[in-house]
Amino acid sequence: MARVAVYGAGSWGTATAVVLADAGGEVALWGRRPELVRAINVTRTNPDYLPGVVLPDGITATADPAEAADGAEFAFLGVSAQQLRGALTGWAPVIRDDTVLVSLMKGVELGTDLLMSQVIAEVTGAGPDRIAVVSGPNLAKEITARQPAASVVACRDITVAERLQQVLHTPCFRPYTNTDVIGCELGGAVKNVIALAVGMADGMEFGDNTKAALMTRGLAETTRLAVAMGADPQTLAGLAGMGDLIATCASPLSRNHTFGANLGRGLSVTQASAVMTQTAEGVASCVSVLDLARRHAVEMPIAEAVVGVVKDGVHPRTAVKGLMERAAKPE
Ligand SMILES: NC(=O)c1ccc[n+]([C@@H]2O[C@H](COP(=O)([O-])OP(=O)(O)OC[C@H]3O[C@@H](n4cnc5c(N)ncnc54)[C@H](O)[C@@H]3O)[C@@H](O)[C@H]2O)c1
Ligand SMILES: O=P(O)(O)OC[C@H](O)CO
Repeated sequence: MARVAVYGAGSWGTATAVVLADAGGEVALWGRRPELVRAINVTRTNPDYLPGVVLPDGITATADPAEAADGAEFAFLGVSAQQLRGALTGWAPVIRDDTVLVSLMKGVELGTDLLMSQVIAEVTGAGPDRIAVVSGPNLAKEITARQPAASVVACRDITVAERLQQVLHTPCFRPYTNTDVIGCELGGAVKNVIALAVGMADGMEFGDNTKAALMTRGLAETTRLAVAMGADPQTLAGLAGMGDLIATCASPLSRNHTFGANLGRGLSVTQASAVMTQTAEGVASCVSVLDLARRHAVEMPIAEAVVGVVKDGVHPRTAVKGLMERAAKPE
């Protein structure tokens, strides 16, 4: 039986703990608020993030990072991307140096433009064989309802990816291995930005043609960036790329899609942020994604339009007009 730690008792940390416990793991779920940790252990639910979902017996919550780390083969990291560096700096001293660190996050760090695997490497000094990523079309509510889903587990060391696949594999959750960590991470981070754009289109009551165009051209620009950063384009055609793009852009459960839809309906960024209780990673990460694009001389017009709306106050309709007026070109 695998002994694993999950750091972050938010929506996705908790849902991942459920998958791990369903797969037979003994799971220590670290939460930063002692009152939520107590509530999880007493009620066997996470009332703040996944109300109504009964947590399997294999999960024990703790507010003590050392208790969570004790004997853990894998440490899953599930906070928001912009909080990872600070949080991991606190946990790193208690995490053993043979524990594999697994990013659950889909974002790019502001200021440094680092992917989460790169932040993990910088903070802990871990090598690529100790850093892995889980990414794919995995909306937490559907996962905890045990609806069939697939995902990607990536590590540069394929034996580590295969072990990770084992500890996450259940009758409802089917992980595929990959060694393209950067491709998987970029697929996850950039689809959040594209989902903001698709959400805006929904909010402005555009139809499926518009959304299909944004998703398809969004995947094209994601792939351009990923390839420029050394990823395999096939990764972006898979679950961590196209798969996650479809789920996030199509689902009303997506926080990024919801945030975009509120902007499209006319809410300001401040108003849209005020109604969110969970993380919509694309709102911060769009800036870092665009930075990466510029650094790698890659054109990402949709990401640029999203940054215009989210950071520079451009009206979503003006952003659409700008995209449509771009010079004609071959596909
Ligand atoms: N929810 C999903 O369906 C889903 C699925 C796949 C991936 N993800 C990714 O997982 C990551 C986490 O998302 P989420 O849905 O769990 O978000 P969330 O908002 O539900 O939870 C975030 C968690 O991080 C904790 N946190 C925030 N700041 C912290 C800090 N400074 N120190 C310690 N803990 C801190 C919060 O207390 C909370 O428990 C994101 O990158 C997201 O893109 C989410
Ligand atoms: O709710 P979102 O927009 O953060 O998306 C959740 C997951 O990343 C979908 O795979």
